Amino acid sequence: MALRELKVCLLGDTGVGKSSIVWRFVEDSFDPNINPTIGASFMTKTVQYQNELHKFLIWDTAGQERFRALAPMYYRGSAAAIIVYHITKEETFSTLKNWVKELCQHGPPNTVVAIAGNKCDLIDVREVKERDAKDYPDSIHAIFVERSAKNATNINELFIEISRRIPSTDASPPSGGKGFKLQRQPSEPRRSCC
Ligand SMILES: Nc1nc2c(ncn2[C@@H]2O[C@H](COP(=O)(O)OP(=O)(O)OP(=O)(O)O)[C@@H](O)[C@H]2O)c(=O)[nH]1
Repeated sequence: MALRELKVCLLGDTGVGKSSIVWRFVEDSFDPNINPTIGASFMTKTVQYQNELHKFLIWDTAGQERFRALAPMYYRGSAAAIIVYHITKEETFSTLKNWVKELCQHGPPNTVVAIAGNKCDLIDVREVKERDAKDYPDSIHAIFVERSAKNATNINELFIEISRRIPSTDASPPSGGKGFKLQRQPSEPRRSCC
């Protein structure tokens, strides 16, 4: 079975739950006292998608402002960017639009963009309505669903959808899977925000 390595980065304000999403996906665990990320952290997980193995190389960036300038190192070369906001904090939704603009201007072409409205277990104190939030990702053809790292809601599904949006390779690599070309499927735009 062919193995593909897919670099994925997570972007978004501090405290929105980027690391928690990664931990839920990779380790199926949740830590209510998780520490803020310093610089960035890296984890991998391999999953089967159709007749391929997808090895996600996940760069979880730090949301604190003092690390902001490091982000390009992680989104460059990414097949997908997961931009996270937190449904109980309106300002984190505004910040994500800035990330999308930056990716459009400086990110790699054809990056799959996924917008994750995290902490959907906190609906009683939500500030961002799901229906209002949905218009924006729809307008840029981004993946969008609300999720909860705490309750494991829609976390695996996020990565399955990323796998689905990344076109299959025209030629399978012999093994190890590095350095082969991604082909664009014209029928399904991967990003159209620019
Ligand atoms: N209720 C709830 N809390 C969550 C959820 N996801 C994360 N948290 C909590 O939110 C806080 C911040 O989570 P992190 O995963 O560290 O957030 P981050 O975006 O990685 O933060 P930085 O590393 O500073 O960029 C922690 O206390 C988590 O336990 C969720 O889905 N629901």
